[in-house]
Amino acid sequence: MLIENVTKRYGGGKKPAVDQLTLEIPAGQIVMFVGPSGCGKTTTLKMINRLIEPTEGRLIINGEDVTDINGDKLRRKIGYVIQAGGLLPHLTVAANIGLVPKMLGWDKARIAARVDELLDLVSLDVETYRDRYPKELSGGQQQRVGVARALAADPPVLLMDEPFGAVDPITRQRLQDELINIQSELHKTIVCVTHDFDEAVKLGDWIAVFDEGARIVQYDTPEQILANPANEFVENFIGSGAGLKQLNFARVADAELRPGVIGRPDQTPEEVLKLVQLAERRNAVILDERDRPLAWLSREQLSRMDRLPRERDEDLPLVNIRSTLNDALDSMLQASTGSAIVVGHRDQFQGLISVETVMNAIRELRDTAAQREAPVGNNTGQIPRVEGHGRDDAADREPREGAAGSSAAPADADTEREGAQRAAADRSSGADADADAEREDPARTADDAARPASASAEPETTSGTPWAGTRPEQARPESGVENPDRPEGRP
Ligand SMILES: Nc1ncnc2c1ncn2[C@@H]1O[C@H](COP(=O)(O)OP(=O)(O)OP(=O)(O)O)[C@@H](O)[C@H]1O
Repeated sequence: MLIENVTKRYGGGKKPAVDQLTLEIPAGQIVMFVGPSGCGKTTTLKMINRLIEPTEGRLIINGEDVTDINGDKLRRKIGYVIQAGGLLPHLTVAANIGLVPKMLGWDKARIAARVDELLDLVSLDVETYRDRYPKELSGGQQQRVGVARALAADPPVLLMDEPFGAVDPITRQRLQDELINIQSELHKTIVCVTHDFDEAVKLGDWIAVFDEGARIVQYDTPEQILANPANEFVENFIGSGAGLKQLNFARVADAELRPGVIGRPDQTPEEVLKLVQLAERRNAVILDERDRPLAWLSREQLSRMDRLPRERDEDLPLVNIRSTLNDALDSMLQASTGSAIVVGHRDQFQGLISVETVMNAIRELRDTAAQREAPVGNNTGQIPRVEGHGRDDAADREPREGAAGSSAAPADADTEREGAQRAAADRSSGADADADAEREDPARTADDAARPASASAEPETTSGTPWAGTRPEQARPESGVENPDRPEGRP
């Protein structure tokens, strides 16, 4: 998706809310919008599904210029999730989720099957929740239904505006984890506005840091932004503890583990002590026949023992190889060992991790972060020249202007840019005059339900024509191909 040179001026005001923004959104990835209040995040998001009409500029989705196509039609291909789900109170959970499929003319059986599938996807029991009304749900459950509804017609693009803003921190964390799981299955193109930088780090493949007028201050991976904030503004935005934040996306598997000295219960403590001394180490890990850790013994403990333990010490500082470095550090601090034992599938011993290893991993992440390539993001009104397909061309491209500062873009973004150029040529032929409209636009009604009337859709977008009947048209998902540029190590 490409937001190309888009400007929004409210009520003809002099100062634009969004100023000549050009932004590539790589397919199948999550882009997080962060920035101070009033900087234009929501305006930018709503221009993507045209709840707000841009004053200038274009929007290219999947190589197609959608700037002038019917807004109602566009919104059926773009899922929209807002705070507290934005559910319609007079409709059941099933009816809320089935809204877009119904508009698309799906038959009842197909809608019912899709509703059940989606409730399952968002971890809500089908029998319990299908016929409830929104007011009979908790905040977190409403939010889940909101996500299910946005996914109903399998749209390739999902827009989320502070989706988890209205729930408590624990539910919020759970919903974030669920979104990560869902995304690893569905590979949607997701654009998400948040106030919470930690949420951006956790969920985003890319983070766009905006300043007033939706000016891009930095557009890069969470790793890169944390390691190399573009300027003081970004530093302030990250807040204190950038290093600690990095621990939240780096995994134990990313760190170089130490092998450790291994003993077995049928050996004598003396034998194992000798191994420890030979290796010039301080401890040995005792493993059972399936390589699961039983004990972690110091030289001193080994020298005092008659025989090695056969039962597992329940206080062992264990961390899973898939845990975050933050979890690993937590285990080490709790056990005051300065190290932890890493286990993998079925609790099999993988190695040892220490505070030092964690520090090295962060350093390495910082170095590799610097080598990754970010999508285009600037306010210069420019998109890079396109001379052909694929990454080879990208490598030859001139360096871009703007704070995003990287020199090449993901390959799929090339398609969007080429589409933009093609579309520019076609532009004179006029907009897609689709007369089809709808009774209840979930994007719009969801939005209206959540905000006071004055803050909802722009006047020019509220004049939807009457519903002209159902059409067997279906929002087609994109190929769902994972982008080859997806940063390594990201979920
Ligand atoms: N309907 C409107 N009419 C006039 N000005 C508006 C309208 N909606 C937003 N604005 C202004 O446009 C600017 C950008 O607003 P927007 O809601 O996009 O910011 P935001 O970054 O999403 O803010 P927040 O984080 O507080 O939600 C603000 O200065 C806001 O006052």
